[in-house]
Amino acid sequence: MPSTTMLSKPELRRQMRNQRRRLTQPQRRQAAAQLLHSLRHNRHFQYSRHIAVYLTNDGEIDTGPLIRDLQRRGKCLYLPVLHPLRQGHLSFLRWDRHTKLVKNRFGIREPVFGRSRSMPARFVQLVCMPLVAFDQQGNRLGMGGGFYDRTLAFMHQPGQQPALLGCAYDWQKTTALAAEPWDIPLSAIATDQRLYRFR
Ligand SMILES: Nc1nc2c(c(=O)[nH]1)N(C=O)[C@@H](CNc1ccc(C(=O)N[C@@H](CCC(=O)O)C(=O)O)cc1)CN2
Ligand SMILES: Nc1ncnc2c1ncn2[C@@H]1O[C@H](COP(=O)(O)OP(=O)(O)OP(=O)(O)O)[C@@H](O)[C@H]1O
Repeated sequence: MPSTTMLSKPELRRQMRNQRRRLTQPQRRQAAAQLLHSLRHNRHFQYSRHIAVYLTNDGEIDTGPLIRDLQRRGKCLYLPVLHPLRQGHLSFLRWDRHTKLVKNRFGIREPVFGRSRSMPARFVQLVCMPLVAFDQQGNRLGMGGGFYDRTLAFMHQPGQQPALLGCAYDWQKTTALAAEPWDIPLSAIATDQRLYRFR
């Protein structure tokens, strides 16, 4: 990994995304198994019943083993859907083996939007979040759409809140990311190497 100190966010994003896409299949498989291992004993992972996950895109760490483990444990799973009316927001839709998935405008598979299967984010207990880079304080750099930040903006106020868990390759850790006022800090980040906890 080239030094990422002092890069602008767009440049850091570009480098990390390129690096992610260059990994081989065996590297991806091993990291995905290790990601699950890092999480197994986490209490949020074990005890949360309503969990939002995401389907891997653009070289992101593979969430397949993690999802299969949650399915075996009988958890209620949700997937992010680009909100059809609230631009830049996500909606979390119930996902089970009967759910039909379609590709969104980024080519990511998502359930068809339907209000009856949508779960308000504050009632999800654990949100597993994709990220492009992170730092030791739990700041997250995403794809740049601001989707998760907008959707989770209610967390700036007190009230019922989900735990936020970033998932990443350990090498996506970078020196301090300047936190933006709209950024929502993560509770923890699981990587192929370890679990980082914040606060
Ligand atoms: N797996 C996964 N699902 C996710 C996200 C994610 O980061 N990963 N999102 C997290 O927010 C949301 C989708 N956000 C995304 C934002 C930008 C791009 C993207 O590829 N942008 C292109 C430009 C594409 C275009 O404008 O047509 C690019 O930057 O190259 C993808 C997803 C919801 N679902
Ligand atoms: N709560 C919010 N309300 C309004 N605009 C927001 C909010 N959060 C983020 N944005 C806007 O979204 C844009 C992208 O934000 P940022 O670069 O932090 O995205 P990101 O976290 O990398 O993306 P993503 O969450 O989609 O993976 C910013 O220009 C910001 O103004």
